Amino acid sequence: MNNAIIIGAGTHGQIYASYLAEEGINVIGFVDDNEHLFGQNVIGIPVIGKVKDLANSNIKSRARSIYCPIGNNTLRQHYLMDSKKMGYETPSFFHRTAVIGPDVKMGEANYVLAGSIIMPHTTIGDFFMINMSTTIGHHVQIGHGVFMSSGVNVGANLIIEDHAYIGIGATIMTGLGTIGKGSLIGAGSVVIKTVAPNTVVVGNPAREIPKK
Ligand SMILES: CC(=O)SCCNC(=O)CCNC(=O)[C@H](O)C(C)(C)COP(=O)(O)OP(=O)(O)OC[C@H]1O[C@@H](n2cnc3c(N)ncnc32)[C@H](O)[C@@H]1OP(=O)(O)O
Repeated sequence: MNNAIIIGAGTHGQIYASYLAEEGINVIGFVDDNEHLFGQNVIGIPVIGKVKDLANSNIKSRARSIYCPIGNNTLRQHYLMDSKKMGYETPSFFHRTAVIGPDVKMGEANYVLAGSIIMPHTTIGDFFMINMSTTIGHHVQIGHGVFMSSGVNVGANLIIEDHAYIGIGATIMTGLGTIGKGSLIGAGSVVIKTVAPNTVVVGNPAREIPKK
């Protein structure tokens, strides 16, 4: 049985359903806390309950694996850790066109989409998620629960701490130091120096703006 459930029936969940189907993984349903979706079909796949319903034996008996491709880093990590405690597997997904270099060390439940490239001697924690055509240089240390959107360019020799969120098309300069825990890099930004934890930076060169 290679049956899976996806947490989140939004657009990310929908694209993962398509990619998983392409690899022969049978997505039997979504779970989603939006109660308006319950009982509906999304791209032909039923929404079979809320996230807490994953604990129900009638759902557990039907699927072995959980995928949670949602952009909210802390929630993605929380849902995947809970799913694992319930006895589900939480596999990684690497699109067949992703290029993961030799000597890259990766943790669990990592998602890497089409055309993304990770160079050797980079290490990545658990619950990492990157969209298409993102490149990550060598000797980068990436923590847990980090999200990178599409077209991000990460240089080499730097640290990205847990739960950082890097917006579409951002560039992170080689050797700049640290992208702090929980920080947010705005779309298209060019980051040339260390970013403090829990801050938001935007623009070229990236500057801090107030966090909402
Ligand atoms: C395919 C996918 O993966 S989709 C998911 C990817 N998502 C993204 O890449 C989105 C990333 N989010 C952003 O870039 C957002 O603009 C944020 C989070 C950085 C800021 O959003 P908000 O907090 O709502 O800020 P707001 O829109 O009010 O802008 C505040 C100021 O920052 C500026 N600003 C906001 N974002 C950017 C940006 N990316 N680059 C340059 N300036 C920006 C605004 O122009 C504004 O400037 P002003 O005060 O001089 O007028």
